[in-house]
Amino acid sequence: MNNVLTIAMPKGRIFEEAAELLREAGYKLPPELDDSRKLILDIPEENLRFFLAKPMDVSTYVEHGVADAGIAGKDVLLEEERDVYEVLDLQISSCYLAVAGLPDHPMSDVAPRIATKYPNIASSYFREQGEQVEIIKLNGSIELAPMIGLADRIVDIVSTGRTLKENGLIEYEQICDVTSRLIVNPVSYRMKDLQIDELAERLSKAVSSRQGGKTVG
Ligand SMILES: Nc1ncnc2c1ncn2[C@@H]1O[C@H](COP(=O)(O)OP(=O)(O)OP(=O)(O)O)[C@@H](O)[C@H]1O
Ligand SMILES: O=P(O)(O)OC[C@H]1O[C@H](OP(=O)(O)OP(=O)(O)O)[C@H](O)[C@@H]1O
Repeated sequence: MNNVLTIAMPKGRIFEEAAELLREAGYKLPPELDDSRKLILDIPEENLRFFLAKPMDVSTYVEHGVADAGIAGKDVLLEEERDVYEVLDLQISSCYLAVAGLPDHPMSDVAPRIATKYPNIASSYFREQGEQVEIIKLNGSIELAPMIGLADRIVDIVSTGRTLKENGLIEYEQICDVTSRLIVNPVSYRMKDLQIDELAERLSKAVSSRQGGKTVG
């Protein structure tokens, strides 16, 4: 395949929403794509190659230039601070980052413990609040930490609020909104400008038509 554009796609919840958006943008993605176990998927008719990656790793592939573009949550971009261009807010996988914990549980005075998948975001958030905290990095089921006495607070994603509610936790502060973004490798942006512009433009039209025609950027 000549001039193939490689796109790192996150496996899991973003994948479905991203594939739907690409289809709305007119890309003919075969139905097999949705439940394939393959990690590299070629779509020769569209000159596209997809890498199926862990959501946290997408920006790594794009920064290293093995993928020209990728789709990543704003949470991952804030946490990883990779050298990539963020070119479009796709308005999918919408959620927010928040500080949560047990109700009526004040933070310890001395180095309160914060459990999170996002150690960099959590550290800078509490630093900006002027609080010295101890960060405990976990990889999932973050809500367990305050329930079993591992942490005073968590910094985690909230979407419907169901996980917090069903585990008896409350939200203390909201940190920032999160949606998925189209990201691009800076060198690819120069070398494959026409293809990348076309991808961004088609996706942007699909996003704005979902919003009743409003322009998005
Ligand atoms: N509950 C949610 N609702 C909506 N979007 C979410 C939710 N949780 C996470 N996201 C967004 O989706 C992205 C991927 O989340 P996902 O849970 O699929 O990844 P992960 O936890 O890294 O993967 P895995 O569960 O395979 O370890 C996150 O980076 C975030 O942007
Ligand atoms: O507000 P809600 O709609 O309940 O969604 C929030 C939950 O979703 C994510 O977890 P995920 O399902 O990815 O599981 P894990 O991070 O614990 O693996 C996030 O870490 C929260 O636990």
